[in-house]
Amino acid sequence: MFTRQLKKEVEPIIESIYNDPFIQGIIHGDLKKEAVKHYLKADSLYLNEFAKIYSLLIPKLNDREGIQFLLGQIDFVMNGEVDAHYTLADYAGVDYKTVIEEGEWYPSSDHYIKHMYYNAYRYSDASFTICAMAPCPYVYQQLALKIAERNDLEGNPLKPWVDFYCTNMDELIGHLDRWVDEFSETASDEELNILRKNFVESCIHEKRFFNMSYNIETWEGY
Ligand SMILES: Cc1ncc(CN)c(N)n1
Repeated sequence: MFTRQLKKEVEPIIESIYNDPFIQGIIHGDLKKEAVKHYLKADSLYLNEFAKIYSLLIPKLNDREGIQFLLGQIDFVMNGEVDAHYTLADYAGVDYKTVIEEGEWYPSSDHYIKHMYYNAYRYSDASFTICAMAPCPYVYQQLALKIAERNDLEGNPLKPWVDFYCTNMDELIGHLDRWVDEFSETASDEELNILRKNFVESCIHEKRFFNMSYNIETWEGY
């Protein structure tokens, strides 16, 4: 399976994100609150765009079931994933709605968002965009499962964040994989390479997004 190969290839990237200070802060329950606030400001906007990019995929699909699925995912991104954000806002001791008002597309999130949009407008087949989007649920699920394996989260205020991404991603990832694997069966080598590059690059964007949050990256801080 093509997506299985992709996932194998990005294992070292996920391992390195796991060792970065943002995820280590989650594991130890001592992530600095400024980093959490910066993450929330960036991520609330990232998720809005993610939902809009799903909507760009709808005209690329022909099956009713796929369209229904995307509509459900738009709802999940807009109304479900916010639970994970509330966990972080509570931890940081801030009011979620107030903190996100100051959000911006900081340099690393800006780059990531535009990577997804580029693929949505450049290619008619949804698989190219899906490969750029799939690391969003996949990387978080893998990180959360790896954190949960440690079995040392009792009493950690960020445990609900980890639980959220352990449990809510399977169906989505299965759907995205099926679309890409089906397309990959008839794709040219050149197309396969673009799919692969999109997936790998988005995993790197995930790493940069966490580091952007941890380092409070802004456009002023060039
Ligand atoms: C940047 C980013 N990547 C992934 C996720 C998890 N859906 C997220 N909330 N934000």
